Amino acid sequence: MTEDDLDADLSEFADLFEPEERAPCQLYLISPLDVGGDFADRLKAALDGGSVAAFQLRLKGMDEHAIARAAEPLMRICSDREVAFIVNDSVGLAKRLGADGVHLGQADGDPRDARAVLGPAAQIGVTCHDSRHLAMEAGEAGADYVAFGAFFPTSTKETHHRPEPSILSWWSRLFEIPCVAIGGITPANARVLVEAGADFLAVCNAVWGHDGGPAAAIAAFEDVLAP
Ligand SMILES: Cc1ncc(COP(=O)(O)OP(=O)(O)O)c(N)n1
Ligand SMILES: Cc1nc(C(=O)O)sc1CCOP(=O)(O)O
Ligand SMILES: [Mg+2]
Repeated sequence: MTEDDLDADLSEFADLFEPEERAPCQLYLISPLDVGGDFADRLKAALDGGSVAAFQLRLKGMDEHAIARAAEPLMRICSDREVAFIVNDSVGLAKRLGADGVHLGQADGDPRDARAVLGPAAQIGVTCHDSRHLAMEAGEAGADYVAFGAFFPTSTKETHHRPEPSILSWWSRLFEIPCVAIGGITPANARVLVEAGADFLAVCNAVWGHDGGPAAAIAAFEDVLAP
């Protein structure tokens, strides 16, 4: 069965039900690759600049001890503000840090194994690219959110998938598990994703690379999220 056949079949099924009321779309901040220097102050400014639901520590090419050292002050900043602290890639590191959750790419392990290690309260997210099939598999495996992307061109990461915003509408009409939109999202292009049904917008460069600083970026997103 192709993804289009699956869509048609499940859409008929969805029409039988009233859509669930969903919480308003929220921001999910992704860290830059360098969290040294004044990054802790920039994180505080971002989180104090408006409402942010979650922060993901996304560091690459560092050993786990170095990531753990970098994580500790950032985790405190998040917990003081009741912002969920999510670790990218590594269940072991999420466990070691006592993080609120882990984000798993398709090569980062099975959500069932992550759940066994992190327990029932952990937030486990899964990258699903532009695939309805991967998202349903992630849901069945116990993911707490599914992430679709990259919706727009991005220089933060090399990407190979470009979903349409309609995948968010499809998902949110059929499933209660929240969906995250990621990839090149800015205040200028975010509205279509919010209107399509994204529960979270995951953003990196639009916040950390904003000319006016991270607080101004968060404020600009708030205008889109709560116009
Ligand atoms: C919220 C969110 N969605 C997708 C990703 C991408 O994860 P992954 O495919 O494992 O790629 P890397 O981020 O590890 O390069 C993400 N990190 N967060
Ligand atoms: C980390 C990541 N994952 C993506 C995916 O498509 O799965 S896109 C992406 C980069 C997100 O950063 P920015 O907001 O700067 O584009
Ligand atoms: Mg990964």
